[in-house]
Amino acid sequence: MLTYPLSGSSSELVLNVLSMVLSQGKPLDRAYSQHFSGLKLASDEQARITFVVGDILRRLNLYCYVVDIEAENFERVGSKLLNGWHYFHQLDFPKMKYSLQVDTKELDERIEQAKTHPALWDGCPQWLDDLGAQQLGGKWPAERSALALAPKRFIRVNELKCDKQQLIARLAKESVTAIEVNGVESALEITSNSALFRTDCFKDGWFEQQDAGSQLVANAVNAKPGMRVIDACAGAGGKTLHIAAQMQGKGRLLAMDVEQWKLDNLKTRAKRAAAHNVETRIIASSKTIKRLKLSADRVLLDVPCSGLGVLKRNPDAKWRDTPERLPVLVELQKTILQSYSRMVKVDGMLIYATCSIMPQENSEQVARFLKENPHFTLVDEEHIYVADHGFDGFYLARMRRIEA
Ligand SMILES: C[S@@+](CC[C@H](N)C(=O)[O-])C[C@H]1O[C@@H](n2cnc3c(N)ncnc32)[C@H](O)[C@@H]1O
Repeated sequence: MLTYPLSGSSSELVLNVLSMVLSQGKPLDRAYSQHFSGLKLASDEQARITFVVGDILRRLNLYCYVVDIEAENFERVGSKLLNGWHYFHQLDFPKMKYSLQVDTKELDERIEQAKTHPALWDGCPQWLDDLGAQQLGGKWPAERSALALAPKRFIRVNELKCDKQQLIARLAKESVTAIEVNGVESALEITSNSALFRTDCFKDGWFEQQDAGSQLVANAVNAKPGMRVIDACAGAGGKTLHIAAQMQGKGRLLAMDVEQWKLDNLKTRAKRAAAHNVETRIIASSKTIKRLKLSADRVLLDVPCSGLGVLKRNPDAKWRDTPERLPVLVELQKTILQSYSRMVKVDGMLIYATCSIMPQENSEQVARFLKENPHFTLVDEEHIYVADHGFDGFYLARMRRIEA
């Protein structure tokens, strides 16, 4: 949280980043890289800017309601929103060059009105509130509130390079403070505002930035040195690199995806992390999968999903997504599960994971698969709820192939 208002130049940056997201429909990470690259901001100031942008996007409809504007008009009225945000958080107004003023009496009235609408207060669009209530029932309000909070910063220690105590000590020398995380052995929580990617520890591959909930996925894979493991939706390799560390560089780890640029990115990260047993392979057609039939001790399917468990980290998605996307994703997940499960060998494990909290993508998907595929049996499943852990929301299920 901020204890004093943004400077004029930081306010400008916040408005520019938000404008790129809200008026031009660009993803938040792209807006950050465009506006931050080459700026050499002090890490504290960068943290303050990202906090304000993140918080505004997490509760955009609330702040728009309070200052009585439409997000579509952000380009013209963004300064009013930023003034309103400061007032809402009991901060003085920032000193911007050009700025639309707010009527504080009106703001007080609208804040009181907003308090009577819990979904608005939690920054939740109507379609998402309807979906969450329908899918999660009584569990939804707590999840909805938890998704409106700022995410904590977690890293994963790369055990191919160092151990946790060595990492904590080296980070401290670079003015980064980190504490251990209850229940997730490989994770550290960063409690300072430091710019992690500028540290030598990062450049030397001693850690990866990865949410603690996400680290539980590779833990469920529980790969051992010498195994044959396939990460079939590997993307840029967040989970692959974690699995490589579990395998201590021994055995075969095949990272696959349908996007070559992600696999290229993965290769760069694997090199930095000294994850030498990772091989990448593009999925060009169903033949790529067929050739690997009954070949793997472990197959991880970290499938494309709605990402509704990671909205605190990707708050811009709330305002870009539509409910129509979900059934399309559910169908794709079903196809991937059915087809890619063929790669698991007898007695091997299939691990299905999403960064969603919605049963439709999770336990319902797995239940249907098991019904149609009695040669697999459920070992266990885990629901990582945002409100329970403070981590991102994930789901994972472990299934064993009992016959060919
Ligand atoms: C949730 S993301 C994976 C994130 C990644 N495992 C990580 O930890 O960083 C899902 C991935 O599935 C990929 N994907 C989409 N359709 C696919 C398909 N039919 N087969 C395999 N991967 C697919 C996407 O390109 C995306 O990288």
